[in-house]
Order: sequence, then structure tokens, then C-alpha cells
Amino acid sequence: MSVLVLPPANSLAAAATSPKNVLVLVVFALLSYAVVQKLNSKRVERHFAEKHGAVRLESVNTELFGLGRFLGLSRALRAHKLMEYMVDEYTKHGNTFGTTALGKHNPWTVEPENIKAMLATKFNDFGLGTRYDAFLPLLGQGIFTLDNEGWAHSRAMLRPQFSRQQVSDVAKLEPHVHNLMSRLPRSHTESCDIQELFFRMTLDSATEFLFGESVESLRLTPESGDLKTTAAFVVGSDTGKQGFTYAFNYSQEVTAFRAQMQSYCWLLNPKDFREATAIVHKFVDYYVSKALDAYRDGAAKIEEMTAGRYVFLYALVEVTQDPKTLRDQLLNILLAGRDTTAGLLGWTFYLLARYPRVFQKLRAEIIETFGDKPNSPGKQEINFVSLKSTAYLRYVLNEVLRLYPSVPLNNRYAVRDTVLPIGGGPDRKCPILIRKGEKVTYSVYVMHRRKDFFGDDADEFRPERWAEGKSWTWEYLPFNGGPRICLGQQYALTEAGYTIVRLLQEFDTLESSEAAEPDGNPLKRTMLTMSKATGVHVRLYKK
Ligand code: HEM
Repeated sequence: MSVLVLPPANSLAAAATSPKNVLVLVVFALLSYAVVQKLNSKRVERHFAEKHGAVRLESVNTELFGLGRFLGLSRALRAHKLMEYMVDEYTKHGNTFGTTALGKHNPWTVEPENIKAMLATKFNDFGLGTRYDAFLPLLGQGIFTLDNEGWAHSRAMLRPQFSRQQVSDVAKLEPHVHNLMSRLPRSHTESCDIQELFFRMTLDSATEFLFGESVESLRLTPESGDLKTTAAFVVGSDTGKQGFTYAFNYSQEVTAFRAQMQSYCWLLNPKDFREATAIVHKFVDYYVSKALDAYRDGAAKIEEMTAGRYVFLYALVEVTQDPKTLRDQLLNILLAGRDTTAGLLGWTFYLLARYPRVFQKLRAEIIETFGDKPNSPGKQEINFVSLKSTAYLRYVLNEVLRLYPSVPLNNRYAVRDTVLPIGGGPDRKCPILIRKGEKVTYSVYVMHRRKDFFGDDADEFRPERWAEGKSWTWEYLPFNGGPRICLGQQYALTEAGYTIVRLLQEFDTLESSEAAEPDGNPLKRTMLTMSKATGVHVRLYKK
């Protein structure tokens, strides 16, 4: 009979804590974890292959952690060539492919069927991922950043505020268009950056629509004071408006960088960003508390405060009286609606200046329909309905959003293991397996230029293609689709249409004052939205 002789307890403890043994244990634990993960992955892959015929996408890049690809993307972004980089990628690898970036598997797709699945038919399998954290300091909790019940509640609350009646009042746009016109040099020798003016105009009109009072940033000039000086910030005064204009632009810029850092966004939270968001919040809270006071005083006070106009905040205060909810939702809408519409207008004037034929055809239609000034006798009034039925104007807007969609690149994160319908296997027709936590990136910029959908001239600006009886559904997606489709689509198209009509009534000549790009591709600033990186410099005048 053998006798088990145990070593003394203190020598066992010493062995377990010796550095060499700890290292062995850690390596063993890590290896075991990796093996279990691998086995589990294989099991899931087998299950999805048997049940759905789904395959896993191989990564097109195999370097360690996908570092090379990450650096390539960052370089392209900094050089304002991200879109060209992506077009090249899709040309090389096909319409759906796998990538590795910073050690994570990240499928990319420009297949309408896959996008439709993420945004609509498999809506519940996908979420916004890190967007919430990136936007939290500025936007709090609102429609643009929440998922699940929080989003559904926001959407149900806000949707009625975007009915046709609310967004169709074009009269309130006229003062902002007027302010914009007063900033134009109106001469055949002087040019201006009209894109910059559109950014100001959309901030002015959006603040009026949302808060009932415009920040009138188009009136601000360097002489009105240093916008960065926040010491003089007094809400409700001109300095308050200036301070807000600067603080909102700045905090939005930092937020866009945070969004690009994804799960590392917490690393970017500098003091001046925190101060800027505090100013933005203080500014909005001022209007929120005015609206809440009016609500408590009753309907007559609200009528007095809004002068009978539709003001988003005063309508929303009837639905919720929680000041934080009101602030967050207003800021979510301001962020979603301002740069997108400015981008659309900027790209429209960029293209019209390069295509005199289109400019003249559009102007002829506008003068024929509306005359050469508002309320021209015998002509139509400029309103929601007449703008919508002005055919060539509609084609131009569709075509600008096709070539330069305001949101060119987007993504969704899988919240469970799931399947997208197409892109796998040797013929790229098999369903693909997407694992929980993976980010699927999709680019409507690239999809809108697919020749198999839009023809061999897909890269050309040709508004007439919209009159040729073809119809596109998930192939054309400037406003997204499915339950999260843009709420402000009609608002944006009305504002853009009205501004174009008024400017073309006023001016008969539009010229670009920049040299044409040698490769035909303007540099694009691609943050949350896409604008022209060097501005849109034009001469706009009457001969
Ligand atoms: C040309 C102008 C515009 C374009 C191209 C555009 C495009 C988009 C896109 C692509 C999304 C989806 C984002 C995502 O889910 O990842 C979106 C969402 C949204 N947009 Fe717009 N937008 C424009 C103007 C506006 C305006 C003017 C407003 C409001 C006044 C607005 C309000 C919203 C809101 C609230 C959402 C979030 C909807 C939700 O998640 O349920 N947008 N927009």
C-alpha cells in the first residue's frame, strides 16, 4: 500500500506565488480561454451553416491586429480622401468583404439587401453600438443616440412634431435667406464661400424652429466680438447667441472625433470640450425654462410667446415637462438636422457652378413656375406643395444626394449572432454570419455610384436620370430606411428647395471661383456628415 505524502502547506503556497509559476498559470488560462472560444466559434459557425447556409467572411487584410488598415483609413480621412479610399476598396474586394481593424472583425457592405436587413427586416438584431457613449456629453439621451425602448419612446414622442403642417411653413425661412443674401458680394469679381454661409443659415433656421428664437449667426461678424470668448456669455443676449454658436460648433467637432474613436471615446474629454458642452446646455436650458414657465401659465401665454407660429419646443412641452428630456431631444434634433441640410446645399451649389447647363435649366423652371421674386403676379406661391411638384428641382436634389449623400458612411453593431442575406462564398451570393458585437459598416456613397444600379454614367451629375422612369428603393438611401428613417426629410427638402428657389430668382449667374480638381474628386471632409473640405467658393450675381 502506497502512502500519499503531501508537501508542507507553506511550500505549496510558495510554489503557487513564485513569479515563474504565476506566469505559467496565466499563459495556461489564456490558452484555455482561446481554445474554448475557438471551439465555441466553430460550433456557432456549424450551426449557422446548417440552418441558414451562412458562411463567415474572410478578412481581406491579415496584418497583426489590422493595424495597417486602420492607419490607411486614418491617413485617407486626414487627407480628405476617405471616399476615394473606400471606392478603391470595394473595386478591389467586391460589394461585401471582411476586414480586421484594431484586432476586431468588421464586415463592410454596399449590398442593398444587407442594408435592408440591418435597417428593417432584422432591425432588432442590430444597434448603434458605441454611438451613445460618444455623444453622451453633448446630446444626453435622445432619439439620435438611443436604442431599444428609449429610442422607441423618443420616436413616438417626436414623430408627430414632424407632420407636414409643422414643417411646411416656408415663410419663416425667408428672414434667414435674406440674411444669407446680404452676406453675398453680388459681384462678378468677388467670390465667397457659400458653404460656410449655408452652415450658418441652417443653424439660424434650426434654432428658430426648435427654440422659437434664432441665434442669427449670419449677422455675426468678427467685429461682433470674439466668438471664443465665453466669459461674456449671457444667455438670452447677443453674447449668449455668439457663445452658443461657437460652443455648439466646437463641441460637435470634438463629438465627431469621439465617434470615430468608438469604444475608446472616453479618452477624449478635454476641459474646453466640457466647458463648451456646459455652455450649450446652459443656453438650451434657458429656452426650456421659458417654455416651461409659459406652459404653467396656460395656453394664452404659449400663444403669446410663439406669436402663433409653430415652435418645436412649445409643442413638445405639451407632451413632456421634464427639462432634461426637453434639452436632450432638442439637441439631438439640432445635431441631426443642421449639418446634413447645410451639406446638401453646399454640394448643390458646388455642382450647379460646375454644370452651367443644369443651372440654366433649373433657373428657367424656377422663373417659369415662381417668377423672378416672391409673390410674382400670375405665378405660383413658393410653398411645400409647389416646391415638391417642381420636377427638375426635385431631380437636382435627388441627384446631389446620390453623388454626395450627407451621411456617406454608417454602421450598425450586431446585438446577437445573426445572418445577412448576401456576400459570402466563392460566388459572393451566400448568406453571411455576423457574430454578436461585430460592427457592419455600409457606405451609401459607394452604393449610390454602383454602375449596375445607376448605369455607366453613375459618376456623372445628370439630374435627368430621375425622369427616365426607373425607380430605386434600397439602392438609393440618403435618408436611411426602416424604423429609423430620417424624421426630418421633408423639413430638409423644403428648406433646401426654398433656399435654391430664392437664390436663383435673385441671381442669373453662378460661377465657380476654384480650379477644377485634376481627378474630378473634390476633397471631402468626412466627420459625422460630409462637406467640401475647402469650402464652396463661388461668384453669384445678376448680369
Ligand atoms: C439633407 C438633409 C438630411 C439628410 C441627408 C439626413 C439623413 C439622415 C440619416 C441618414 C439618418 C439615419 C442616421 C442613422 O440612423 O444612423 C437620419 C436620422 C435622423 N434625422 Fe436626418 N437627415 C437630414 C436632415 C434632417 C433634418 C433637417 C432633421 C430635423 C429637423 C433630421 C432629423 C433626424 C432625426 C431626428 C434622425 C434620427 C431618427 C431615428 O433614429 O429615429 N434630419 N437623417
